Amino acid sequence: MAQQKKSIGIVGARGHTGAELIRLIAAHPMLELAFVSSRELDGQRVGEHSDAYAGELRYENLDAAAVAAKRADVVILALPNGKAAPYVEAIDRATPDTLIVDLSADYRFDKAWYYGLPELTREKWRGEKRISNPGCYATAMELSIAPLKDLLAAPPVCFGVSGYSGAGTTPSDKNDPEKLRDNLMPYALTGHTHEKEVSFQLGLPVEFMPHVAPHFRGLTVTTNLYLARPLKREDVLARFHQAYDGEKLVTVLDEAPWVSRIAHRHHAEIGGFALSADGRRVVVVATLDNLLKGAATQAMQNINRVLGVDEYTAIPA
Ligand SMILES: NC(=O)C1=CN([C@@H]2O[C@H](COP(=O)(O)OP(=O)(O)OC[C@H]3O[C@@H](n4cnc5c(N)ncnc54)[C@H](OP(=O)(O)O)[C@@H]3O)[C@@H](O)[C@H]2O)C=CC1
Ligand SMILES: CC(=O)N[C@@H](CCC(=O)OP(=O)(O)O)C(=O)O
Repeated sequence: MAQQKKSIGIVGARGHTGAELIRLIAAHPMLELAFVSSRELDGQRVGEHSDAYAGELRYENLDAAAVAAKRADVVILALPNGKAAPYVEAIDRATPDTLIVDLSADYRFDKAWYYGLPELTREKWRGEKRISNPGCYATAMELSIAPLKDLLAAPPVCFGVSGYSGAGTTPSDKNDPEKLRDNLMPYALTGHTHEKEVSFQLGLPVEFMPHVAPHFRGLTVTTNLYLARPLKREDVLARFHQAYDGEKLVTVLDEAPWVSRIAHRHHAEIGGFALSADGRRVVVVATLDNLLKGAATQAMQNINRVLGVDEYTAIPA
């Protein structure tokens, strides 16, 4: 007998990550989209905004109590930072067994929540149904640093460049195509949330300098790693191959990856591996689509895990 589908709702479904989640869920054999919330699109048909969705569902303006009253099996929170708590509290009260995946930074420092970067934390999942999805840059930084973590002589220094979809849909300089034209916009050069997130998750200080560029989607993080002892390039490559060769969504390349090649793709690419002449400094380049492996695809990996189905279900190759 076919298994019954699980109901899933998205809070903050109008946004960039919400749109990607609708697309992934529409193709998922075990998930049925039960509700999508948006204040701005209230009453409009989802099918008018997503070519991937064919049903009759409409966006609704739902507060926390209304979301909890839907009693969905899975709720994804795709809200701006700082907005998740009322939804979590209402679901905790009404249906504590509901799986919540939060895309914001709100629970990434909360040890009661599972931090879902599967390639690095898969073994740490203890059946939690409260999952914080990592930040987009943070995913690229952690994947770049983890294989050499035990050999570091100094804090990793990460130079990040994101497409402007990373800045969401609330208008700002960082998502204004006019201000970004022919431009590279530095911001939060010390103390970015993802600097704190990676430092917290890897247990070592990390330095991060983000920028936004005129392209829409995809990010690059170039990481400088000082090593406690000299390595040869083949030693570095061997560590990355060992870490990720079994992973469908992380590809290790010889060359440094290009962001133009990762847009709309679900995996991350890591390459470059340039060594200084003394073998004590290595530069690693990572790219990923901030809306996919940096957000929606990673959320789907986490949901699949909790559903007990193959982690890559409904994630295109
Ligand atoms: N963009 C990216 O690359 C990534 C984003 N994230 C995180 O995912 C989350 C969503 O990001 P993104 O999709 O880019 O954001 P968007 O700005 O594109 O969308 C935000 C969504 O939240 C809704 N919303 C905004 N303010 C409120 C509010 N006060 N109360 C209720 N709903 C609200 C909006 O809909 P409406 O106004 O119609 O209600 C919209 O659906 C953020 O926390 C972001 O940091 C994580 C990784 C990558
Ligand atoms: C270009 C741009 O502005 N990017 C966002 C990163 C988006 C993201 O993943 O951030 P959260 O940690 O808030 O989920 C930023 O730097 O805040």
